[in-house]
Amino acid sequence: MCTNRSFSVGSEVGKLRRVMLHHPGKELERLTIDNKDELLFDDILWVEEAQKEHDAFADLLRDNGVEVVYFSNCLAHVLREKEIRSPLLDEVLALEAHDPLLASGLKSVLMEMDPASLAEVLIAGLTKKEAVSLLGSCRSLVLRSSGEYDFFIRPLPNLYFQRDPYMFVNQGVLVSVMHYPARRREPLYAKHIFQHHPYFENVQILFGEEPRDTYPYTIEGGDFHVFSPTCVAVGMSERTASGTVQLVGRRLARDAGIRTVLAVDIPKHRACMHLDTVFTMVDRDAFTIYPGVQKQMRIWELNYDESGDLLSVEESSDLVDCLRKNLCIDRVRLIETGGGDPIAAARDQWNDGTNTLSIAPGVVVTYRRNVVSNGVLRENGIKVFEIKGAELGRGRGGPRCMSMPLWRESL
Ligand SMILES: NC(=O)NCCC[C@H](N)C(=O)O
Repeated sequence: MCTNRSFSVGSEVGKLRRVMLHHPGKELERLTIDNKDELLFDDILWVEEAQKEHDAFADLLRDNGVEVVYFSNCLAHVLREKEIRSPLLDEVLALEAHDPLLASGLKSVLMEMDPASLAEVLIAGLTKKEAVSLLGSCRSLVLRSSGEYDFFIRPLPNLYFQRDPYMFVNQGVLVSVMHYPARRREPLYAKHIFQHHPYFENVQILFGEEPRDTYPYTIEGGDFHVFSPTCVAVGMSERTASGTVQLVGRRLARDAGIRTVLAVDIPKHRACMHLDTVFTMVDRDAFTIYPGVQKQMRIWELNYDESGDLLSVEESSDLVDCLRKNLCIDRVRLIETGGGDPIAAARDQWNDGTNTLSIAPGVVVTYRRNVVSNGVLRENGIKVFEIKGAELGRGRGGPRCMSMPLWRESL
């Protein structure tokens, strides 16, 4: 645990100093061919290999001066306090729709667990077989009627995609509202961490605490891009509802210094589930973009005053002009994945070739498998660090999806 509590994210490309990751664990061992679709995976992962790939990712970041904070350690820390643990367990168990006998039985045993083991259960889930070994039997109909390997607490295999359940911007954080049930518990843990962990005491929660900040007002971090301390982009995607944009925009303007929100409409299907699967910033003036969706993107510029009032909403006819104006730069370079070959572009996009994590201006981390797109980035002067993602990528997310910046140096 670090002592310096700087949290500040005012760009996509400023030198990365601190990041949140989740080291994938037992939750990945829960994936089967029958549940993988509902759990938003395309395949069954080789878990040990995925863990090695993830360790190599974390090591690369550390070697480049980035401090890595692990989500599960933060969760275990807040679970030490019974006054935090109790309401959190109530919320978790309520989402599983158990009968009161089972819910109270499970809560009693979970209240007694050590914090690290409980954090693991809350992430990896709990089968009936495991539950029975902890609590024995009781007169619960859910317990008696369920199968040995049914989940009493469902696993969260997507937690290693730390980009999505919350978003840091300037000195605040937005807690996401996830589109699919498989991920709805992730922001719940994040909220408890930001509310109660002393490490985050100076971070203001900008979204996620008010009554309306719930489903169906969805927003996921893969759709959220901090272009500057005053300008963000929000993808309107399969996962982020257009109705959430102004709800969030007002708070960002009033409480976090944002003046412009660029709302970017993208096709709504799994291949481009979030804006960052088709478009990421790689340098002060450069973005990588999947050409297959560029023509379908529509972009609106929302301007706010400091009290959160919306001053204007204008559709922009040109992506480059819009970026140039709002980032206050003379030129914008769009670097197309696939190097002009639509087949290579589509293949690389599916394997997260566009999902780059910038660790400094013009320096990115990508998956090694995206040979063509990595080459195009290098031809455009971008320094590319590659990680192996043969297993991690089967969850459909790349280096940006797997990381949440907590602190970037100002540009
Ligand atoms: N920002 C991202 O695009 N995150 C990737 C999330 C992948 C995960 N399996 C999901 O479907 O939510």
